[in-house]
Amino acid sequence: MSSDHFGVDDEEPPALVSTGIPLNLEDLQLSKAPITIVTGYLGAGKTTLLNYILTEQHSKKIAVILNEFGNSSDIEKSLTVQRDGQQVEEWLELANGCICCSVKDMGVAAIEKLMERRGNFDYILLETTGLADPGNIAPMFWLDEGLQSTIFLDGIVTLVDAANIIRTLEDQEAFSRDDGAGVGMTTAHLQISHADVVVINKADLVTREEIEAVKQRIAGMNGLARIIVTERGKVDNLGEWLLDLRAYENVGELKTPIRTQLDETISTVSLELPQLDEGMLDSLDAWIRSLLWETEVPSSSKKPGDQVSGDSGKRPILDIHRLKGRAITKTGKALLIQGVRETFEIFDAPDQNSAIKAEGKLVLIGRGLRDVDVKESLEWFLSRGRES
Ligand SMILES: Nc1nc2c(ncn2[C@@H]2O[C@H](COP(=O)(O)OP(=O)(O)OP(=O)(O)O)[C@@H](O)[C@H]2O)c(=O)[nH]1
Ligand SMILES: [Zn+2]
Repeated sequence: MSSDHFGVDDEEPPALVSTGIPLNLEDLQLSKAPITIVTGYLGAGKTTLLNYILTEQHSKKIAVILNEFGNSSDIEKSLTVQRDGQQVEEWLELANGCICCSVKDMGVAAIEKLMERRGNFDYILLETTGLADPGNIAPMFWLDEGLQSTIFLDGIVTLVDAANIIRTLEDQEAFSRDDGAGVGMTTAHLQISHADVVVINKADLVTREEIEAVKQRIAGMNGLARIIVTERGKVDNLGEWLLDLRAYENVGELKTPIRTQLDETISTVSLELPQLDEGMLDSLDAWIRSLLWETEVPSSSKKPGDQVSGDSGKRPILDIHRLKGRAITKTGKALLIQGVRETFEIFDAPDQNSAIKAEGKLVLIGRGLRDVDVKESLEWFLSRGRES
C-alpha cells in the first residue's frame, strides 16, 4: 500500500536519461490529455450529458470511452452515431470529428494504447457503468506527474436523477452493498462522495422544493463538490463547470460544509490546520495514514496501530473516501493535500502566492465521521509533533 503514497519528504526527482534532445518538461505536461470520469446511478443521464458535451464543445477533439460493453442500451447506441444496431467494437468516428470507444476492462495502459493508435486528443470523457464505484477507478488515472503517462485525471462528475436520488440513497435493502462496505452504503453514496461536481439532472421532473431538498442532502454528504442543476445535462458553461477542473491539482476554496439534511451514511468534516512546523507536518502525515490505512482515529487514550482490546469488531466503521486540504508551514510554504481512499499525497501548492494567503484546512468526506471526534484527535496528534 505504501507505494501509493507520496509523503511530505521531498523525493528525489526521477533521473532523466539523456537523449541528446532538449526536453521541456512543461511541454510534456501540457501535452497530457485530461480525463473526466462521468459517473452516476443507472439512468441518471450520463450518456445524455456526454452527447450534449460532444455537440457543444467544438474546439476540442474529444474521445469518449464507455466503460461498458455489449449490452449497451438504446441511448448508448445513439451515441455511436450511424452505426445502427451494431455493437461498438473499438473506436468509431463521431459526426463532429470526435471518437467513441467502448471498453470492458479499461485501464490506463489500454486507453493510452488506443490513443496511440488513433492520435492524440485534447480531452477524454469516460462514462462508467451506473454501478461503478469511482473510488476504484480514480486512482488508476490519478498519476504522479513524474510518470510518463499521456493522460491525467481532471475530475469526477457525478450525475444524480433529481426525481429518484433520495429514494436511491435510502433504499437500503435493494441497494446496500454486500462487499463489506456496510449497511446504508449504496453505490449512489460512493459516487456522490467522490464527486468534484454533482450534476442534479432531470430538473424538469421535480418541483423547486424537491430540488432544494436534493441539493441540501448532497451538500450535507459532500461539502466540497460544486452542485449544478440541469435538464438533459445542459450545462451552460462547460469550461467552468465540467471540463478542465484540475480537481487533483488544486484544492479549491475548501468551504466549510453546510450542515443540513444530513445523510446517515456519508458526511463531510472540515478541520482547521494551524501553521505547521516540520514535526507537526510529520504528525499530520502520520495522522492521515492512520485514518486511511488503519481506519482509525488516534486518540490520547489509544495510539495508532494499538489493538482495540477484545472488541475490535465493535470499532465504529471509518471509511474516508475523499480528502482535500491546504497546509501552511511556519516557514511560509503552502502545501496541498489530496486523497482518494487509501491513496494520498502532500505536495507544494503550484500557486504559492495565492495559496499562502488562504488558511490551513483539511476536509474529509466519508463514512463514520460523525461517530468520532476527529477534531480532538487531530489537535492532540499535532501537538505531539510540535517542535518546542
Ligand atoms: N425527463 C428527463 N429525462 C432525461 C433527462 N436526462 C436524461 N433523460 C432520459 O433519461 C434516460 C436515461 O438517460 P441516459 O443518458 O441514458 O442515462 P445514463 O446514466 O447514461 O444511463 P445508463 O448508462 O443506463 O446508466 C433517457 O431516456 C434520457 O432521455 C432529463 O433531464 N429529463
Ligand atoms: Zn449511459
